[in-house]
Amino acid sequence: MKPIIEVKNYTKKYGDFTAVDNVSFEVEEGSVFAFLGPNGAGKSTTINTLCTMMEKTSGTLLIDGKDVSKEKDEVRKAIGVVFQSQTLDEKMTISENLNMHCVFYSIPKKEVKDRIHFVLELVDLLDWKDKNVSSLSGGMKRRVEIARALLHYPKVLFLDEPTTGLDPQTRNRMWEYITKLQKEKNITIFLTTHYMDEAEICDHVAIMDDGKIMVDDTPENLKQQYTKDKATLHVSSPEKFEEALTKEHVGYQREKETFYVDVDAANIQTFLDFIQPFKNEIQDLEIKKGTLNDVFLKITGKAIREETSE
Ligand SMILES: Nc1ncnc2c1ncn2[C@@H]1O[C@H](COP(=O)(O)OP(=O)(O)OP(=O)(O)O)[C@@H](O)[C@H]1O
Repeated sequence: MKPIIEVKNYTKKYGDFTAVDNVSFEVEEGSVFAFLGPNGAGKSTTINTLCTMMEKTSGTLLIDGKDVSKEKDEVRKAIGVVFQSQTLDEKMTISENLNMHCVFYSIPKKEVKDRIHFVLELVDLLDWKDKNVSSLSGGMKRRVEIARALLHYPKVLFLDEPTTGLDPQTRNRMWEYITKLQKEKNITIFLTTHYMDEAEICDHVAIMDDGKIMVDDTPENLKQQYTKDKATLHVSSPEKFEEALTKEHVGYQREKETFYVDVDAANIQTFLDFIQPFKNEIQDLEIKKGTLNDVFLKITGKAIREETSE
């Protein structure tokens, strides 16, 4: 697969302070890439440099083979960007907002109508095109912003926390549009999110901390590498069970008669053999898979900020 974003030895300093420290990563064309990290990790700095809005200190950043420092116009044609803060003109209709963007991007006049039709159809807002932006819900406004970012047919779409502040149902719908763009239009999606359930469904996840990329892999591989499955058991003979755990050097935590036991997902039989002698004393058993949240916690030592929805 061809990388559409290539970052090599990228460093960004603000004066003496190194915000991004010799970072390298690639994003595959047509994939959904989640860029995660705690506050101040260096995500915005990286995105701003990729989107040609900030100069790097050193390194090479290419989008679709174009250098973000030397071929700014070409890179801008290849990318669409949706920022966290809403930038639509509330007093204008959806069509008027999109028209203005076409002028900004010098889209030929004869193509404007068709393009607006095309992008509004993608986000299911065709019937709303003559409505004032002020009359739309938060989720609809976000969809208009996505439509606007697609007007010049970019290959890569940057979405900075596209679902923050939206209720769960609207978040789900937003994801339907995001995956549709990827699957039907082969647009590469580069997004930041604070919702781990969203990162879970991305093709690739990079976690940044203190200006460095700590890990960069598929959610599945990250979970396999950095988390353990946990079994929760209620045992009627806790002392005996604890003794066996200690003897066999099995990792666990205990709260009265409840045990949280580390399970090696690749070797579940070992765990089953271990609990076999206690089968009459185990009152309850549940095995939970490790999550991306556990990975994040393990890598950064911090819980990811969860936004409350509106
Ligand atoms: N203009 C600036 N001048 C000096 N330091 C800056 C500037 N912009 C960002 N920083 C610092 O660089 C580091 C990385 O900031 P950045 O905004 O890229 O992080 P982030 O991962 O996007 O965080 P958040 O999730 O809070 O947006 C932080 O320590 C921040 O304080």
